[in-house]
Amino acid sequence: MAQYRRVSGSVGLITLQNPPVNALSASVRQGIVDSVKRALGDQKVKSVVICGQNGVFCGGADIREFGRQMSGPPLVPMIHDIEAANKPVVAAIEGSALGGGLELALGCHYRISHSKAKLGLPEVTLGLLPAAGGTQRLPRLIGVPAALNLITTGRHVTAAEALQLGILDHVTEHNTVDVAVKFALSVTGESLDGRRISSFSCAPLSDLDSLFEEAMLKVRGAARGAIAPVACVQAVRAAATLPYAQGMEREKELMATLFHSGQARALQYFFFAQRAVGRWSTPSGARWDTSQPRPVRKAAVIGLGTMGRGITVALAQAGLSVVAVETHAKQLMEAKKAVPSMLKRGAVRGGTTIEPDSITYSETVQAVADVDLVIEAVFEDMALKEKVFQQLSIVCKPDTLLCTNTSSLDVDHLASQTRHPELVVGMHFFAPAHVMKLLEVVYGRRSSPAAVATAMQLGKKMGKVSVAVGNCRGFAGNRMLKRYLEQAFFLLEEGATPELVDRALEEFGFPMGVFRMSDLSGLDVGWRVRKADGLADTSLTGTSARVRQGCRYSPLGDLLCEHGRFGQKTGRGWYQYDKPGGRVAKSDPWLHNFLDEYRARHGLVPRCIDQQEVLERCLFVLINEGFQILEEGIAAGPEDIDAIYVFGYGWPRHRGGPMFYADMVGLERVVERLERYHQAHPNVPYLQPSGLLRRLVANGSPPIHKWRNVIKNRNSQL
Ligand SMILES: CCC/C=C/C(=O)SCCNC(=O)CCNC(=O)[C@H](O)C(C)(C)COP(=O)([O-])OP(=O)([O-])OC[C@H]1O[C@@H](n2cnc3c(N)ncnc32)[C@H](O)[C@@H]1OP(=O)([O-])[O-]
Repeated sequence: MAQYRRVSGSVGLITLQNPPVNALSASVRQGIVDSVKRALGDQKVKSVVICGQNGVFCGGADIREFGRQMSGPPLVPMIHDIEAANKPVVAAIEGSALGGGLELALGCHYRISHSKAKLGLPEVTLGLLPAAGGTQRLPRLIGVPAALNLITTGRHVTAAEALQLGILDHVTEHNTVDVAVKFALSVTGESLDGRRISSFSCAPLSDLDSLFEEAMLKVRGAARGAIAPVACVQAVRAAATLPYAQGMEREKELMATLFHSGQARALQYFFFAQRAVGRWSTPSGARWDTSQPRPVRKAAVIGLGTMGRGITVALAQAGLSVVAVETHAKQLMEAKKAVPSMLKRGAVRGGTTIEPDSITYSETVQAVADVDLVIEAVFEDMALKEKVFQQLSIVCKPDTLLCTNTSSLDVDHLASQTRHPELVVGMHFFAPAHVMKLLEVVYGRRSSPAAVATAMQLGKKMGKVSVAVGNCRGFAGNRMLKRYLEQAFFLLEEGATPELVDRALEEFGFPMGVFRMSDLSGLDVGWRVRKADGLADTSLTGTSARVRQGCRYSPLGDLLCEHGRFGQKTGRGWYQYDKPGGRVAKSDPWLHNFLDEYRARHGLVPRCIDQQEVLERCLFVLINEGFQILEEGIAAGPEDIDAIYVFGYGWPRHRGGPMFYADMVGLERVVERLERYHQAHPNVPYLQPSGLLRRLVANGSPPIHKWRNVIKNRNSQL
């Protein structure tokens, strides 16, 4: 709703009231319409101020109302009536003015903001466009290039930038509503002719066509297959080329194509999923709202390889003082040079300053005696990690939290090496650790609720999306990835090429296909793990070369590594590069010959494989593992898995994440395809649909937000 009162004798003050962000729900819109009518009809009122309660102007349209039957007054005429008013209307912006909230402000004649407010049109991130006149008013106010940037990226700008761009008329450090009321009194009776943005023309530009062509290329490259950014460019083009009324018609048309699209559903689901992962829980009953995190002021990182350096930077950027430990002198020296320059680059990007002396370096573990939390990031080797944990357990204060950055090893086993296993958790970062948003927080059997809560909170402080997951080989993300990679290898054996597989996945929306990605991260990483697990044995011949522990196995990755083909770093992998460290992947005839010979040697007759099979084999098997993970309670809900995949593995956000994608495709179809592939490949047991997936289908395939009930019911019967 909206509260209306008269203040300072002649100012009608309208306060939006819909906690927590004053979203424009039907009742808020009705409240605004009624209040505006009252203010304009009251002769004592000479000007109007619109603000939001609790220090937030407005977070935009109420996303929860999307997809439901719309009720209440629509936004467009509401904003039109405000702009058409014959009394000055001033927006008093505090906190956020986003989406419909900023569009409402653009309908006002003046905009005054607190210096700490954030403004933006983030509709594109929800699969929509600013269809309450935002695409038509913003370019008229700040020019086409700046509006294109804001509308197609959805980025939030500070009040200072908004002032510079011309979105705001004034920025204040004081009480914004008081300042706006005073301002409203000062403009009483002034002409509003030059204040109605819809009457402006866009500033003329010399080469409009190339500007829009470039913008289109940029958005298509940034989010492969996403339709909203394309529609945003088209809508801004309408603003630049058509009169306002026709531009509004175009905005409406474009919005109609987006509003009920699968992409909009996926992105809106993901908006809430991101927030749901913060409300974590573990099977032992620890929860986000009952577990108290411990304060962490000083942290340590053990091991300054690529991951350790990134983690050091992330901790320092979060304002912690950091002890960075590396026992190899050469590696330590390199890290001492690399970390400050990474910090400097980060500071330039983020517009912040970080004191380089917040990091101290040491060659001995003894230096961590007084820290609150340690993150171990040594080489992925259990014996080495065991030793580090034993040492830490002796050196550190008894209440220091001991975390491991292992990407797949057993957190419970590491905890058992310490005197306080309840203070051990996994903090699985993704490379580069100071850039990638995802953090898997892995709780062990004995991890205390406070330990989990502390790691989750620290992740948030570092700007990460922290997802709590249980302890198993590969945790959630890498465990699912393993299935995806294996299927990609099998497809090569059966007749596909890396190019075909990658093309299918990139057209689906991944920034890189599986083989390109594997070349980038290095084929030797997985090889080392497979060797440690006793899997990578290329001396085996005949049928046993392609079977391990009774299941199908592809030695293709191992064979490539034996040829010294580790990917980009060696200039050869699944593709060839112009030099070691080269970035541009080119098709490699050697690889194709190698695949032909390999198939001939194993009597494999290549067949034609289409894109659909690539997607189904690679993605459905990954999804199936996701269901297995949910069933085992390793992840608490589908949102956790989806956040992991979008933030850590490049799953296209406009497809919502793997579990949402399964819901979109239809669970019955996923089961049917998996069964079919399992029949064709009976020696791949994980192609069999998981128990949970089958049960969901047996329960009538409920929508994704109801899956937790099915999981809960099952667990309560155990
Ligand atoms: C014709 C159409 C044209 C217009 C289209 C639009 O405007 S599209 C909209 C364009 N606008 C946007 O895209 C802005 C989206 N919002 C944001 O970016 C941020 O919420 C924020 C910056 C406003 C506040 O950040 P923060 O870290 O302080 O807080 P937080 O993020 O944790 O949220 C707190 C709670 O509020 C909830 N909630 C939030 N917004 C909405 C909403 N619009 N609706 C409903 N709910 C909303 C949120 O789910 C959470 O609920 P929970 O989990 O507690 O049950």
